[in-house]
Amino acid sequence: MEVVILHDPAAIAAVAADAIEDLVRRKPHAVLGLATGSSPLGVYDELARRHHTGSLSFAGVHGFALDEYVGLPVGHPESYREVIRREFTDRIDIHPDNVHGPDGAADDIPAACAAFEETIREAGGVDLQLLGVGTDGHIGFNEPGSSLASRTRIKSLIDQTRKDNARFFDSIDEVPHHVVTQGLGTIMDARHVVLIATGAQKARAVRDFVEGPVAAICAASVLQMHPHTTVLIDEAAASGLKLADYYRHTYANKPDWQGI
Ligand SMILES: N[C@@H]1[C@@H](O)[C@H](O)[C@@H](COP(=O)(O)O)O[C@@H]1O
Repeated sequence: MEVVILHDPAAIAAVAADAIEDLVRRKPHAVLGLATGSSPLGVYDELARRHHTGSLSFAGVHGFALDEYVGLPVGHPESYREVIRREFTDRIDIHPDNVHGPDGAADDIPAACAAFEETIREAGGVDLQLLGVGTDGHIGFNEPGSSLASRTRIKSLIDQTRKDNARFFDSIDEVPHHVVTQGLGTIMDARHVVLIATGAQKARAVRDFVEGPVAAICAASVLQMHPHTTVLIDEAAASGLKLADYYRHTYANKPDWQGI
């Protein structure tokens, strides 16, 4: 796991966008794992900017969302399908048929989750998975206690996550209790994981998943077992890390050719 501490969200967005641009130029049919929440928004803005100002094309790219609420009507503005469309895919030239997400409105949720996993496999697997992290250490919607080997499935949200996400709804009562999410095993299959966390409210989760034990109580800690994970954080999110100076030194002295 590589930890990169940067001064501001713009620098984080630029580093993540560089990794995605490099991937898409090398592999025009790359498969991107897309996250919602506020953490990846700067990356989407930067990629949309590079698309409009340069020659960066996503025409051959596939995108897979991490998760979705269960019970929101199709087209609800806060359904993750709509959020991904609005914040990212409508702003670039990716083909709408190439954007996929777990189906939270399916009659048969287990069958829809299995079909979603199959679609990822058919596309060749995720090359680069963008992630945020919840204040309780969840990734996707894998709440504490999620099996470290889990696949896409239905989950119940913890109260804290519903409170954290209530800002996107008129009231907390409108935040669904159930979601479908890629499992931790699904996320671990991605070839490169890039997790973004900023702000003091993420410091405890970052400390726990980067330097704490690998344990289901902090789902993101499973990334310690991933061969290529990059954690992009600002100073506030890094404030609980014991080895912050070591991470700074390592990043400052990386060979130029290495990238993240
Ligand atoms: N399911 C999403 C996660 O994928 C996201 O990482 C988390 C943190 O969101 P934010 O980046 O807004 O802090 O929120 C939601 O729970």
